[in-house]
Amino acid sequence: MTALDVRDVRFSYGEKEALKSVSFSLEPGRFCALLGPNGAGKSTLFALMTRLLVTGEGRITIAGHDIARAPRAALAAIGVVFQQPTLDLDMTVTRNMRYFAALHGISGRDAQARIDAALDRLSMRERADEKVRALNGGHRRRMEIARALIHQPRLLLLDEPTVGLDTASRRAITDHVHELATGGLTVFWATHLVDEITPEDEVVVLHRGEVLAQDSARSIAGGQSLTDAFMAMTGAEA
Ligand SMILES: Nc1ncnc2c1ncn2[C@@H]1O[C@H](COP(=O)(O)OP(=O)(O)OP(=O)(O)O)[C@@H](O)[C@H]1O
Repeated sequence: MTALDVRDVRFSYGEKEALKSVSFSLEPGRFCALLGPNGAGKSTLFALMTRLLVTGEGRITIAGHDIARAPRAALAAIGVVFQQPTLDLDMTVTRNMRYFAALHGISGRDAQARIDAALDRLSMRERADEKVRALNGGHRRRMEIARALIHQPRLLLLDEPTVGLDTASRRAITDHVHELATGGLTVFWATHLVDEITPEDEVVVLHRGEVLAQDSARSIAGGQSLTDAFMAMTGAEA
């Protein structure tokens, strides 16, 4: 079963056509980058996949569930890290995560076991009792990623999660998230930064609301650097 299938999806903001018949699909257990310059339509696509926006044109299926027909099952299968942080700064890491677990109907020992496991996956366990306000930007982001894993989603969506971070934090998060894409978890990472992508990664190139390519980064690069290939395709600076 595909982790994500997007078929002929269109979306307009009034006169502005943001997505023009977008189609692609992702296999389970893969890391895939959604690569596109500013304004390509990445956030619009994420909003449709999380039902912040709806469209009557096209179909989005997550782990076999059509998001229009079975929204509850589809949304239960995704974990999301939005561009803007959504943490309570005055709560500890654990309390933030417990609150989120409760929203998914997970409590007690089960919640604690899942929180510990998710923090371990992001190397954040030793921060569990600190207030979020005391964490640096990179650790806050790692915590948000850990939080998005508590309910064991099949698809993890991250919308430009390294915006505003320094180089070392960016690298740490990029490495961690690449390691998450194993077994049943597919990672879909929106970015306009080519250096966050490794040659083995799958890449969907989005430009002005259209998918220009879907392949491994190595194949898309085609013997040149991915930056050069991306710039040649989109005219954008990477
Ligand atoms: N609320 C809105 N009203 C009108 N146009 C919008 C709105 N939101 C986005 N757009 C337009 O839709 C297009 C796609 O925007 P979107 O934010 O999805 O792109 P993006 O790839 O996420 O860009 P960025 O990297 O800058 O976030 C752009 O042309 C943008 O100007």
